[in-house]
Amino acid sequence: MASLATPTLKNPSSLSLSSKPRLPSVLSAAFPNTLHFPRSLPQGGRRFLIITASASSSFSNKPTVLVAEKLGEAGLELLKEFANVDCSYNLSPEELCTKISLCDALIVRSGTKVNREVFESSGGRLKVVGRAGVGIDNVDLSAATEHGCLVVNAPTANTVAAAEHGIALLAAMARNVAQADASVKAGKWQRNKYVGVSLVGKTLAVLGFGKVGSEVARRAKGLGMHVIAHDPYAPADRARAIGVELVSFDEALATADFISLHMPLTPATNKMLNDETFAKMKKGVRIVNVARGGVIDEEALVRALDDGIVAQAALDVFSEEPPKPDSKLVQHERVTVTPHLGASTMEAQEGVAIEIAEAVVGALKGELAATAVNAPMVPAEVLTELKPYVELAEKLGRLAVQLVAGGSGVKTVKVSYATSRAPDDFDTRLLRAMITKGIIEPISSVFVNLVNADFTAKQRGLRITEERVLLDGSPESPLESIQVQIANVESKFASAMSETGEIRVEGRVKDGIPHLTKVGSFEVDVSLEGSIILCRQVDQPGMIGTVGNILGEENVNVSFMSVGRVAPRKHAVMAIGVDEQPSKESLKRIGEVPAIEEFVFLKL
Ligand SMILES: NC(=O)C1=CN([C@@H]2O[C@H](COP(=O)(O)OP(=O)(O)OC[C@H]3O[C@@H](n4cnc5c(N)ncnc54)[C@H](O)[C@@H]3O)[C@@H](O)[C@H]2O)C=CC1
Ligand SMILES: O=C(O)C(=O)COP(=O)(O)O
Repeated sequence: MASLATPTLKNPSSLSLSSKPRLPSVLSAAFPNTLHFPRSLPQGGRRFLIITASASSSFSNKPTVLVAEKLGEAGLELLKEFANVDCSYNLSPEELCTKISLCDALIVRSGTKVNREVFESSGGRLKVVGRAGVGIDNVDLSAATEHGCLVVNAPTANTVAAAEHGIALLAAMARNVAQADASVKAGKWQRNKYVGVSLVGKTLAVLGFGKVGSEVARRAKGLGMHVIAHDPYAPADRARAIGVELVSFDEALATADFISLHMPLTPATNKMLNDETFAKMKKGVRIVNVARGGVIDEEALVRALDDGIVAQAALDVFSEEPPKPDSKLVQHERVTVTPHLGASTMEAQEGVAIEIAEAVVGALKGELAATAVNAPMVPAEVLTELKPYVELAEKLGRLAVQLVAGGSGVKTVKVSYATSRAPDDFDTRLLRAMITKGIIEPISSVFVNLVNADFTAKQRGLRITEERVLLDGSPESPLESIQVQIANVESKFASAMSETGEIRVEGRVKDGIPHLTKVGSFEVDVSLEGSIILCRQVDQPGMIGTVGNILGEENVNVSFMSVGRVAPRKHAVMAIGVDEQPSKESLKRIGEVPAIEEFVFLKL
């Protein structure tokens, strides 16, 4: 259902917001607290920013970014324009955990383990982890998601550097460059010992045909190699365009003279090369690994080298970094090693630093980074278009849950989107997250954002089903209306129940402002700003004036009133928008008006 299709913004002026102060970015709603601190601290809550005396007094209201590994200057400059930047390299895990509670963002490379403990130690302050590079296997994504922390990476800036290093290792291995260099420096001259093998005409199997893999393939073809690739997810047309044949894993293993690894480390790729797979390889194969050490069973590789299955290996990465100095693999004569240098060129490091700094600053501003790893990537144009609907979605969730009578658990929520957009032109993930936020936050101390919405809903046993009601007409705006229904509960405002027994609220966006348009089976029309009083009354003249007077007496400003009735002089629901919260006394007086049968005060 979810798609990332990018609808065009047909009428930007219709998206103008009301004059009421609002969060500066639509995603501030998705990422509460970003640049809006300090918020009040709920008891036992772990979600709010706590600025210590030192952080707040010396650094004003800027967020703090901890840069835990060396980052290029250009990136640091970008960060400093926006945040307090603490460059603390070589922190122990304990030091990292101590510092993290004072940081809004953390930037790392591959050398820092950002594990669950780090997120737990952050006390809810950490909003974004930026991985200045590609592989995010050193970041516990589940823990990040559970803590509502966005993880972004820098996926493109080091591609060429990694590919070039792969090619450098390939050539150096084939010609024994490292071993011969050490030998000459040791005073020897062993021309016969270091006779190499040629690359031209040999078959190279690229395993993992993504960004780095395809750049390696392109370069290897330039060296006159026959290149094949295995990647279960790679598009065939990309391979064809480079002149590479996509083959099965077993075929790649069986036919390759050289194998170059370029897949990410995941549970599925962990120890992909092991005793069993080495046994399927051509005897005398040569292996390059610029991906991650963990994709190879390193003990099995030592056995394969000793058995002559693998003639040589060139490794930039290791399952443990740095590897033990006495590691058999590192010390093996036919193994060439480098200390995880794939991304380490001046150019790549500057590029990565800028890429990650922009992503982290964007995320701290409440924008969604295009390189989000644990959240849907919503294109900027879609965000702009959805902005008022995002607000509508959250407020409908907030209203619906406040209508539930105390004690009844909210477990089943049904959301209907009325739209004339085709299913693949309408992405509901952001709206679903905001409805979830609206429902969960008023009844718990958990904070919900786009990152953790689905997780939090699942954890609380909240089942949200979505349906799309397809309308005729031109898809000028993305949505006509959103309806939120909560099933299997009782309501403290009986009129909010639909004919089918659910609490039902419906809203739409009018002139860029979210409006409540239906409660139960009553049509109303009140803008979703400030707070709302809903009253069911016997429809008769003078009701608006009576209630308006009570509110006016204590200077509560009424922003909107609307009456929805089933039939003249029968029951009606009056929706009153108020800017201030009325006192208990005024609410009591409203309840005592004889024609009012029930009423409820709802905070937005
Ligand atoms: N040594 C270094 O300094 C560097 C290492 N890397 C490593 O290289 C990896 C690849 O980087 P990119 O090409 O930028 O990522 P990418 O995401 O563009 O490509 C990874 C490819 O691996 C494929 N893949 C996933 N599972 C696979 C499997 N079981 N078998 C075969 N292919 C599989 C994916 O479909 C994807 O096409 C990174 O995850 C990172 O670990 C990246 C940059 C520098
Ligand atoms: O980008 C990657 O995946 C890398 O492996 C580069 O790691 P590094 O940033 O050099 O520690």
